[in-house]
Amino acid sequence: MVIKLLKKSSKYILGLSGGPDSVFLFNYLLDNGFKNFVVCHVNYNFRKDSNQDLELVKKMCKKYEIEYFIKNIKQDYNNLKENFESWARTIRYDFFCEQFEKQKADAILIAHNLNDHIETYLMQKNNKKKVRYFGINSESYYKNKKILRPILSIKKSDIIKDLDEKNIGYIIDSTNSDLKYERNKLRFTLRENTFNKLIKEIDIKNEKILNYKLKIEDLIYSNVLNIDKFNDDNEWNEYLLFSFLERNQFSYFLYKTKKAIIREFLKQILSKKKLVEIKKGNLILMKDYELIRVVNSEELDTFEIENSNDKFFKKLLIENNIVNHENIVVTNNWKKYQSKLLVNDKFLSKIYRDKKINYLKRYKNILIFDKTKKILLNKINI
Ligand SMILES: Nc1ncnc2c1ncn2[C@@H]1O[C@H](COP(=O)(O)OP(=O)(O)OP(=O)(O)O)[C@@H](O)[C@H]1O
Repeated sequence: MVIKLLKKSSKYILGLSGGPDSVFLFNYLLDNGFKNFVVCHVNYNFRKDSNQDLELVKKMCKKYEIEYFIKNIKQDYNNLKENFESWARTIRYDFFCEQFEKQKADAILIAHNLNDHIETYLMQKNNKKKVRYFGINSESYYKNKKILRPILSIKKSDIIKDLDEKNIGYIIDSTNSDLKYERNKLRFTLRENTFNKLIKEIDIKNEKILNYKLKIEDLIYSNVLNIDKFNDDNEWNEYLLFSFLERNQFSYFLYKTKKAIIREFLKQILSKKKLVEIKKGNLILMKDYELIRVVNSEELDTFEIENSNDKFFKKLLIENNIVNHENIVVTNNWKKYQSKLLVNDKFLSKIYRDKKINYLKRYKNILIFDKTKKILLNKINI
């Protein structure tokens, strides 16, 4: 696995924490003739014993003449607003990226193992959130920099066994046994003899996502999606709608909410209704006959002006040769007036319906009429 992902001609940044996984990877690299790497270590000073980790990292690097860089964090942890784990991750990855630039490296190496992969998958399953990849990917990007995880297929027990057999020292993180973290709770109940079954499950799911991804590239264009792209496969429908929304400013909202919200959207969109408007913040997911689109709620704001001195109002009347300003209403509120207003002796609603005028167009149409006669006085887009 290590050999497959890595190239002898490439330069790497290795995140070495001093824990068994990254110590294993460090030795694995050297044993397999990969010497073109530098080590990065972040000393968070979070635990009382964190200097031990730092000393081990220094000792290992000095022994094998590997260049190392340390980031020493001085932070008052009582005042930390975010969750420590995700804060620490950002600090760590940004530091790796900084060295990546300085060293003109090709990739960052992270020592996630098979247990981490499985744990991540099980957590994703528990959280029921829509994901782009199940488990951990052996190759990913952070701020456009390549991250490789060379020992992702190796079990924790094999790592420990190898280190113990070779008498290689490592540090056990004392916060890892802290059951307050969801991952640590899960880790406690994880059984390695279930891994093969779970790996197969993960692979099938990821393959499915990959197929969907390839299909989706051709389907999603601009900010409109045709309803005929949905089919009987619920999973596909959810994936398609999720991807579409993700590309149309909904990301923030989607990552925050549970998968069920996508199901709820789908139910409405795939219903018989010709018009669906779902408002989230300042965005509206709109089903407009056979098109799905995302619009800014401002675009669908309605207005109604009557007998006004307003410049816009006056201009419109002049443009439409309307001399008498009395009782004149200017509005885009088609929902309110379509079945009251007459256009060439037919109700506007009938014209809209017969011509299947899309709803966005209806919002854009400005209606000018005499309040008493209810006859449309201007030409509209139909
Ligand atoms: N303090 C550190 N200094 C350098 N590298 C580190 C440090 N902590 C973690 N790493 C790197 O990240 C790997 C994963 O660490 P760990 O499992 O603690 O993090 P995680 O929160 O599960 O995942 P992530 O790396 O995405 O944050 C380690 O094996 C090591 O390569």
